[in-house]
Amino acid sequence: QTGSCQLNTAASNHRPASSMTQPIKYLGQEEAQHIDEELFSEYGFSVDQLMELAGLSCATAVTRAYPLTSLVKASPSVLVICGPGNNGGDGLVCARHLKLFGYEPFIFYPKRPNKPLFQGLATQCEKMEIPFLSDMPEASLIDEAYNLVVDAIFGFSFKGAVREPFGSILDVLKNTTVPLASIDIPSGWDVEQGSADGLQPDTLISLTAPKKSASLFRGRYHFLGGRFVPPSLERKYQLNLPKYPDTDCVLKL
Ligand SMILES: NC(=O)C1=CN([C@@H]2O[C@H](COP(=O)(O)OP(=O)(O)OC[C@H]3O[C@@H](n4cnc5c(N)ncnc54)[C@H](O)[C@@H]3O)[C@@H](O)[C@H]2O)[C@H](O)CC1
Ligand SMILES: [K+]
Repeated sequence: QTGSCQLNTAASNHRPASSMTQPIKYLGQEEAQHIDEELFSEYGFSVDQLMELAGLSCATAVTRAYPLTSLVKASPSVLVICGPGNNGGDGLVCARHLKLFGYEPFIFYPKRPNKPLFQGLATQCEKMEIPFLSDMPEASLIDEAYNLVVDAIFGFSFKGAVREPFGSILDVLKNTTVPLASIDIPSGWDVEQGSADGLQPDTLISLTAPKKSASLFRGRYHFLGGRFVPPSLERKYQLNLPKYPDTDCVLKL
């Protein structure tokens, strides 16, 4: 008995890493929100800290999927559409880093929250000479003027039927043909169930861990970003995150 016990222990210790690797977890809406809250309450992070890392991951993912040298328009233009919550904040940070990376971002930010965090992020973009559009361009104009669109409208707190002005904005995006890169969740998708007639992004950048609806993503590039999860939190929620290479802030799934 003792012998077989020792044998088992030895065998499990020497099991190759691949057979021990569990698949990455796809989070439900509540679980994603719990992890987010825990990062701020228990772990002492501030929103702007994590938003900066999230937005940097998104801009980096854009450089991987759409390198400057691959862009077809005369200028490296990118339209970034920002929503009313933290997903929109990620979009503002992403736009600022895209500018630093040599792209020419333009921002459409129709509902700005009256909070210092978002006001600061918007000011930073203005000071970086990133133009803010006053209206949503038509689909044909977007296809003509921009190499791609970054969708930072809704993230994991989206619920129910889309309210205006975002319904009309999503309708325009459904009629564009330039690549769409969605931050965390394709906007308008149910966080867990997706949306059969919703946006079909070319790129999805899942932050912290993919959400359940990401299993329905059919685009070309799925990245994981937001390399800030403390190992104990990863273990608690059994996230089974893959290892990011070297010092990279994004990982292609
Ligand atoms: N831990 C992380 O991974 C981090 C992720 N970040 C990003 O934050 C978003 C989640 O942000 P949150 O503010 O909770 O919500 P949203 O941005 O998804 O949207 C809330 C916003 O939208 C409005 N809204 C909700 N439903 C509707 C609807 N049906 N129609 C119209 N408007 C709607 C709501 O009223 C709010 O105003 C996450 O996805 C990541 O992108 C953090 O940046 C860093 C930590
Ligand atoms: K989004």
